[in-house]
Amino acid sequence: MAQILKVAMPKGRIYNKAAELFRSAGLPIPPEGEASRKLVIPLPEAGMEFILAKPVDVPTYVEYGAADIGIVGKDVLLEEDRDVYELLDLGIARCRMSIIGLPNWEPGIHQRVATKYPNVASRYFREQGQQVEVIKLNGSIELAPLIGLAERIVDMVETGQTLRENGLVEQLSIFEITSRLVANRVSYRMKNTEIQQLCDRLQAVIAQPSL
Ligand SMILES: Nc1ncnc2c1ncn2[C@@H]1O[C@H](COP(=O)(O)OP(=O)(O)OP(=O)(O)O)[C@@H](O)[C@H]1O
Ligand SMILES: O=P(O)(O)OC[C@H]1O[C@H](OP(=O)(O)OP(=O)(O)O)[C@H](O)[C@@H]1O
Repeated sequence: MAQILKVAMPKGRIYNKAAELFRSAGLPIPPEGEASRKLVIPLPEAGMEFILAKPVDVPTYVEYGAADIGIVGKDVLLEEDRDVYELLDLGIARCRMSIIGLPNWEPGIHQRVATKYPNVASRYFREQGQQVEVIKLNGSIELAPLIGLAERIVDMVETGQTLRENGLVEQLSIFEITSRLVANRVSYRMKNTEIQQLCDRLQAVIAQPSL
C-alpha cells in the first residue's frame, strides 16, 4: 500500500507556485491552502499531508524527518546547510542573491555588510579574500545602507523594484536562486517509490517549455 508523504511547504511567496506545480503534475491540491490558519493539511487523495512551515524552517523539518520531503529556496539551503537530499530544481520563485550598495559606494577600511544570510555572505567574502563585518538583519534589508548601518547588503533581487525605489545599485549577482525539492535521507529509502513517483511527475511538468 502506498504510504502518505509528509511535505513541508513554505508559507509565503513559494506556496502558491508550488501548489500550482503539484496540480499541473496531476495531484489534487485544493485551492484554499494558506488561506486558513490550519498548519497541517491532510490530502489523502494526493497521498500527501502538507505541513505549512516558515520557509527558513523547511530544511530543519526535513533533516529531522518530521517531514519526508520539502520545498525550499536555494538561498535557504545555502544558508542553513542542513543534511537533506536535494532532489529537484523546480524552477519556481526564481530570483538572485546579490551584493548591493549605494551608487557612490567605494571600498573603505572597515566594511559592513547587512544581510538575512550571514553564513552565505561571510563565506562569500572570505572566499574572495575580502574582510567585512557581516550584520544579521531579519527583513527590510535595503534600509541598512540608506540609514548608515552598513555600506552594502547581500539580499534577494527579483524585479529590481525595491532597489530602484530606494536608489540602490546591484553590484554583483552571486547566486541564481530557484526553489528545490528536498528529502529526508531515511524517508528517501523508506518511501522511495512514492518520492520517486512524485519526482517523475514533477519533472515531466518542469520539462515542459511553457513553464
Ligand atoms: N523577491 C524575492 N525576495 C525574496 N525571496 C524571494 C523573492 N522571490 C522569490 N524568493 C524566494 O522565496 C523564498 C521565500 O520568500 P518569502 O518572502 O516567502 O519568505 P521569507 O523571506 O522567509 O519571509 P518571512 O521572513 O516574511 O517569513 C525565498 O527563500 C526565495 O527562495
Ligand atoms: O527585486 P524585488 O522584486 O523588489 O524583490 C526583492 C525584495 O523582496 C524581498 O523582500 P520581502 O518582500 O521578502 O520583504 P522583507 O524585506 O521583509 O524580507 C527581498 O528581500 C527584497 O527586498
